Amino acid sequence: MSNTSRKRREALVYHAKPKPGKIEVVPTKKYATQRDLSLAYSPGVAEPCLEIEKDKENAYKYTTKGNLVAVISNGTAVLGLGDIGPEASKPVMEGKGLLFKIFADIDVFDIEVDTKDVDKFIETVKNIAPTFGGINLEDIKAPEAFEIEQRLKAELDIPVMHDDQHGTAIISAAALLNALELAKKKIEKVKIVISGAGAAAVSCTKLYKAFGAKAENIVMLDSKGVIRKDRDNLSEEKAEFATARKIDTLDEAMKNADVFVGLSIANIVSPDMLKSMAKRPIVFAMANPNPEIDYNLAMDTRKDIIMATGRSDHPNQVNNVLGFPFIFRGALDVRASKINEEMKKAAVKALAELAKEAVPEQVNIAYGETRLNFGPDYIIPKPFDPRLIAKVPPAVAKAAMESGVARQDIQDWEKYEEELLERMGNENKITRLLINRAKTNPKRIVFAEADHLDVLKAAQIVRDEGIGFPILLGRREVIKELMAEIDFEEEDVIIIDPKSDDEEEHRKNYALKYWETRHRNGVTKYDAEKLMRERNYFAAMMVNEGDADALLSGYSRAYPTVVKPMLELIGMAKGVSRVAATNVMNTSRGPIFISDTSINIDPPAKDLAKIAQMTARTVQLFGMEPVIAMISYANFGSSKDPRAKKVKDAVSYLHRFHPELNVDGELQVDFALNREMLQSKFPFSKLAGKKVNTLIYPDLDSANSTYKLIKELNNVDSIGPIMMGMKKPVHILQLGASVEEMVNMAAVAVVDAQEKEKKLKK
Ligand SMILES: NC(=O)C1=CN([C@@H]2O[C@H](COP(=O)(O)OP(=O)(O)OC[C@H]3O[C@@H](n4cnc5c(N)ncnc54)[C@H](OP(=O)(O)O)[C@@H]3O)[C@@H](O)[C@H]2O)C=CC1
Ligand SMILES: CC(=O)C(=O)O
Ligand SMILES: [Mg+2]
Repeated sequence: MSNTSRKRREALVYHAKPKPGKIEVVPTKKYATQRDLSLAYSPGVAEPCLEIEKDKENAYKYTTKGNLVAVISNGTAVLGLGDIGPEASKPVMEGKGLLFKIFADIDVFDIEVDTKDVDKFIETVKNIAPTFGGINLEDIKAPEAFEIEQRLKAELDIPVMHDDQHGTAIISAAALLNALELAKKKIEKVKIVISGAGAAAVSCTKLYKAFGAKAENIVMLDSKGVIRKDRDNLSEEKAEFATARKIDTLDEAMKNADVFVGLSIANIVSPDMLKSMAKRPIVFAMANPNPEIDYNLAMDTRKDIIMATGRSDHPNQVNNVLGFPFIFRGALDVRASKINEEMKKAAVKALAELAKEAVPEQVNIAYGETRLNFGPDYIIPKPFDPRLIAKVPPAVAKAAMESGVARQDIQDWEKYEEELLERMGNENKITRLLINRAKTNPKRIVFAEADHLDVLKAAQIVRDEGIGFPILLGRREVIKELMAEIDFEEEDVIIIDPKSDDEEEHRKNYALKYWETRHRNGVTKYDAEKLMRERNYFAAMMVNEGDADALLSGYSRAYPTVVKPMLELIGMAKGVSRVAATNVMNTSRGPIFISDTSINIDPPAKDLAKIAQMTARTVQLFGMEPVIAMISYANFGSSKDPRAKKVKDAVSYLHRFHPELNVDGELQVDFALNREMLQSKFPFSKLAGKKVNTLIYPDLDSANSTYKLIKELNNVDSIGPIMMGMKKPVHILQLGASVEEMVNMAAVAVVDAQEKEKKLKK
């Protein structure tokens, strides 16, 4: 199967499984009892209805209106795919819904309208507008898009924005201002070619003009060529940008141009055209999914280029995803009646300035970069930059207030910023971070139980995503048969059957090494050779002898049966007195580390302190600062029972020997996780006012049960158990781990191998 068809299949499976589509509706109120239901629905529901009848503004108080945006399309200009119809546009609209949610915690109903008639479309949107706090028009073709947006803006009192026009304009203007600064060119002087004269192109060009670009320096092209003043039947929007120059083609327009902006279709710019541009050319090829010129081709053609595309797989993604979530967030939070020029300009400035600030380590890790820095490859922030939510919405909200379109003021900006950051606790940031870090330096991972379909599926993803190079251990025929079933090609993959004759040499070698370390423990050479037929022993010896970098096992066996040989063969790292395991839970309040989830049954106080220290180092590996609560059933000396005392002693030890650690306790878990409660009852605590992200439990019973409880009840993703303190990167899966969990664990194993390698080099 070719790479392209694999990617196609992957995209289709992603959308189809496990449930069709990408978003769902989740109740936000309790609904367990008859009483709950009588409040949620009849008779209780009548009360808010009557309040809203008295005053429509009360809809913001009693319903989701204030946080609900409609993403509406008629499917006439879907990405660069053209007029593919309303049904076919739905995956894109659901996708926008997903982006609104993950980047700005805004809920979305996607609505696909089956009409190309402007009046009917407007009527539909107006009729459903009471449901929403804002309207995001999407992928509607020009010129209809202009009229639709203008009329809806005039007739509705909630923010209406055609994202392809203004979202794109805002992002590309921010990127353009920064690119011009880097190229040392002035916007008033540069010659600009705009390919496309549709919704996005016209709106972008208008905004560039608002920032100083001169109409006489602009050449715009549509499907018929250069838009000249002497062309017949030009729409009002196109006429604004018609040029007096006597040129007809893109070729001609590109000569000596400083800036090319593509909002048209794929592959219409040639290398020769790029060569004919002025020095230090700026090229934004933003057609989706494929740009006007391929990124690599452009980069190979001109070394002095500043290049951007709309895609996420190259540097400088100029895509409206950086805009619409944050612009609507700011507009909704002050109940703006519209999104006006002032708000758009404020967003441009906030984005452009953010790109010049030092990039947090989390962003570097998330994008697998060593150091992102303002420069030709980084002219605009990355969509996963956690600062966007704290910078752009306040700028937009402030501009709305200052320009008189806000119906609700924000007084305390610091508090607002905090609330914005709190909103973004729940997402897969940490998983992304982990996987990207692994991809920076993939390692050889032994999958010790590769003759299981799910293990192979995980190994396939690990190989395809570039997380690592799988070494598959197990019965060769079974592995091959299963690989064929999932079109898993053998490229970059090694298959080893530890029991086969082919491996006799390896077995003998490993057995000898093993025997040399264990012959005083009653192990004979014969025993050692026999053991090496066992996959976990063989795999562990591979890692020990440097034939593999990391090991993953435990999918099909109980945890202790795998831990034992690993401890025996691989052992603990230098200076470590015990191993432990932590699990990261992707909870709605952000990632939470829980230890020890898998190994130490009832660790004494000093060991508990060691577990806390090791977990702190693991938390740092994920780019976070550990804030650790030592959990008990008691709070700060409220019980004299030895179990509570043990935790207290562990805390004293940590305070004495590791004052640099943000750790305190003993604490009940609710106080640990509830900042207000902790602050009000225990203001003296080292954790007061801080957001705890690490929970160290006093024993295995409580830690293991807690993480599994969270996982099962809240359907929360968990990464782990992450083994801490081993000499080599060995990680043991939970029995029956899912494919996703195995992929994450493979990434953990790779990152662990990278860290251990770094330590060795020091
Ligand atoms: N990166 C980003 O964030 C965004 C990218 N886009 C991309 O921009 C493109 C246009 O979107 P949108 O404005 O919404 O769509 P529209 O349908 O409104 O506009 C498309 C424009 O492209 C023009 N066009 C078609 N073929 C050519 C050609 N060979 N040379 C020059 N122009 C041509 C059309 O010309 P004519 O007027 O003659 O029909 C039309 O003006 C799409 O590829 C879309 O994915 C859009 C929004 C955001
Ligand atoms: C990004 C986007 O909205 C588009 O390509 O249409
Ligand atoms: Mg679009």
